[in-house]
Amino acid sequence: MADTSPTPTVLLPEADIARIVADLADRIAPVIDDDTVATVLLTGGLWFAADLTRALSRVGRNIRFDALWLSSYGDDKTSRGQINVYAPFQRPIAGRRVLILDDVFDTGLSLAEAVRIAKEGGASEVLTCVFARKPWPKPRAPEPDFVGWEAPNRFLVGYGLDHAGSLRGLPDICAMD
Ligand SMILES: O=P(O)(O)OC[C@H]1O[C@H](OP(=O)(O)OP(=O)(O)O)[C@H](O)[C@@H]1O
Ligand SMILES: Nc1nc2[nH]cnc2c(=O)[nH]1
Repeated sequence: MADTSPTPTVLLPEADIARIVADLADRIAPVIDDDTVATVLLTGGLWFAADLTRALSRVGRNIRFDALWLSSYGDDKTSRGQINVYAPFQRPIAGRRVLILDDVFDTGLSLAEAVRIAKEGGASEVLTCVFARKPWPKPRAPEPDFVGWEAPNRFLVGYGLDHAGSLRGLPDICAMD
């Protein structure tokens, strides 16, 4: 079948991504400890979470790790407005600080649902960090505590961000619209 998809245009090369991740680790390390539970939002947050946890280790923070599997876009380019929860935390988080990690913040619904689940699980504090934040006409609640990159209002692929399940492994962040 012929591929009629547009060609990805590089917006943020991998070297810039690496610098941004290292800067995030420097900012986050002082406000967490090694008992903090880094929590990746699967699937897209996987690449960023792998990089950030290793960047934190380089600055002396070796934190716990867990995952929440959420999805609201499926193969679409716009949010369905409802979050499906495919997998919960693996370990109890009661009384622990949780640091939620995701690739992109757009409508804010996915992060809000993750925060709700972490609080419901009894987390003592919930911090949030996204690699990229999309512009939005009005404030979304809650805004992330840490943001790596202010992205343009375009459909992003690469570094975990998919186009109907493909292109997550692109090392750069690209626009595909
Ligand atoms: O702020 P929002 O509008 O909620 O969008 C952000 C979410 O969208 C993507 O997830 P998606 O639902 O596409 O699942 P995926 O992680 O499997 O790509 C992305 O990984 C974020 O989790
Ligand atoms: N792949 C992808 N997923 C998203 N989820 C929310 N915004 C985006 C985006 O720009 N690209």
